[in-house]
Amino acid sequence: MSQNPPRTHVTIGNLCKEFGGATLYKDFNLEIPYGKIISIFGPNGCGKSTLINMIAGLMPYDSGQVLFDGKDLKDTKIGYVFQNYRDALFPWMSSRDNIAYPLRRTGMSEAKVSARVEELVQLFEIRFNLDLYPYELSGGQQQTISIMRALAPKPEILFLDEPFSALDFEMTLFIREKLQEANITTGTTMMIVSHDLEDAVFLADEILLLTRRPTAIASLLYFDMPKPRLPEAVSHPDFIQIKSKALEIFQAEMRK
Ligand SMILES: Nc1ncnc2c1ncn2[C@@H]1O[C@H](COP(=O)(O)OP(=O)(O)OP(=O)(O)O)[C@@H](O)[C@H]1O
Repeated sequence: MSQNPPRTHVTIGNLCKEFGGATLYKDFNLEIPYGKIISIFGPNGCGKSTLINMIAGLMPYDSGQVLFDGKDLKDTKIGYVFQNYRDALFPWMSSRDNIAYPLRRTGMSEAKVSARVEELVQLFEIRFNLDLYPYELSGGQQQTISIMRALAPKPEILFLDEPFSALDFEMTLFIREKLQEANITTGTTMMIVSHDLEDAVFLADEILLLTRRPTAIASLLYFDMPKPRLPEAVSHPDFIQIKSKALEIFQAEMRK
């Protein structure tokens, strides 16, 4: 029996962006399916961050269109996790208040705010004290708080810009696992920029490989290894094969 094709969540049409007269994107088109994790990988400075920033509305584009299930960004609930969690968290608020912040902004009752924070505490298996301020936590714990804050309002799509880049290996494994669980349990679509091919492949249902500027799609690889993937998945032949394929495409692009 043939499976239905996945429903499209984000439709990016003819996106154009220049910086100071130099073209970064020209008529860039992409469809992102519902509930999947898309990893974005490509040469330095090819515009990975710019792409998610334009989709997330943090940076204007010159022309084109981005629609979320046919809706504009203003009618879409999104979450964003910044690379630099130190600057992203509010230093004057406890970790708990950081997570609760986007909920309180909507006027949600304190009882509901507490219940939602507790749900996230369970999902992320938090064992440290959330009454501590961000600066009292380790880098990995701070990044965990920033991901919990982004997920608190139940966004339909979550953007993450190099979420692992400042983390040690142990924390990278932890955050990978938690993002994977959050994706499985909530069905939140995720777009993750990564400069580490293993991180990019581990979580991905699709790996978007970009060219050098002007930036286009070098390849879109589908990776259907069953989830949840355990840390050992990186040694599985299917994993090694897709990683090698991505590397091959990346290297061919670098030689151009
Ligand atoms: N606000 C800006 N003004 C001018 N140029 C910019 C601006 N933001 C990004 N650029 C340029 O656009 C290009 C793409 O930048 P971007 O940060 O999106 O790339 P990236 O692929 O995420 O980079 P990296 O791999 O280094 O993280 C770079 O050449 C960068 O210098």
